Amino acid sequence: TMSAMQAFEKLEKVGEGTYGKVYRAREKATGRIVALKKTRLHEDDEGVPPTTLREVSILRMLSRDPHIVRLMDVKQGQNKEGKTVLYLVFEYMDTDLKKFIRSFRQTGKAIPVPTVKSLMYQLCKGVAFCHGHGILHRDLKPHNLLMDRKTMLLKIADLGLARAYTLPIKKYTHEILTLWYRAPEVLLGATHYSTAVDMWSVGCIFAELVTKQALFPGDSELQQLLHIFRLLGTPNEQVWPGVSNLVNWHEYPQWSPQGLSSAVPDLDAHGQDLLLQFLQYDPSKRISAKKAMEHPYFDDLDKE
Ligand SMILES: NS(=O)(=O)c1cc(-c2nc3ccccc3s2)cs1
Repeated sequence: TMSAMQAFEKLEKVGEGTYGKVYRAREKATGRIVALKKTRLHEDDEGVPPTTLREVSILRMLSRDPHIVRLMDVKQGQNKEGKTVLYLVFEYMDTDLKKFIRSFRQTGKAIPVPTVKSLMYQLCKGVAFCHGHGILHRDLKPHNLLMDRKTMLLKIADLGLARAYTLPIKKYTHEILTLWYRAPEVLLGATHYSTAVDMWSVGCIFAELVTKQALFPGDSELQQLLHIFRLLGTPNEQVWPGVSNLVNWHEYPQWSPQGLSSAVPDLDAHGQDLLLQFLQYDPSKRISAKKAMEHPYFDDLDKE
């Protein structure tokens, strides 16, 4: 097949390559602007492993949802060293939520309440769709929530790649994997985590949309846990049965819950309640994406 790169004109790397190799590109045949994600395959000798094909087809199916970035095409090609590469051709979105929040932080303006509400509803809808198909994202954060600035449409990107690729793909070499949105059960070493890990991240993103600051900006796994414990109180067997059996559990300083209004002051009562449900320690008590969409916080959402 014609090498994928001849069909596309690479314009520039997007997001300073923190998404892996993603380029804004123009498809020569149609003039269409796309996001081209280049992924090297490890098992070069026998071509594309069937597991990857199966899981890329999951990705293709999931991206039919309006809140998942659309996968338009998958092309196999060769890179300069003759290695087999997979090109995933996605629809192009002009920004991401990390840049969107930064732009408001720089102007000192709050993100309007209806905008926060609309973005959160779209996020819950996209996450509910993935979870409904048994796919976890595992790494939800503002950086991989893409947006169309004009339409205020939000779409989830870099979806469950751990599922789409047999091996956890080597993240972009120098990328510092942010821990800020990581659920406590993952930080404490739980192995069989659930859809609840994504709902924790959704809660952290919700708080960040309201305050324009990261809720738990830890710079190590221990610091990440201590940030969480200082606000929500040190977890114990009463609030989270089983927590003290988790492999990374140690004796921690005993903090009591500070109440969310101390960290997220400008959020109304419904919002505070929903946020608290996203940030339940016990994964089995954490609200699901589907239930979140039915929360009274969204009653006055302009569902246009
Ligand atoms: N960060 S940014 O420059 O605003 C920007 C990022 C993107 C991306 N589009 C996609 C599509 C699919 C997977 C990852 C990405 S990252 C398009 S614009």
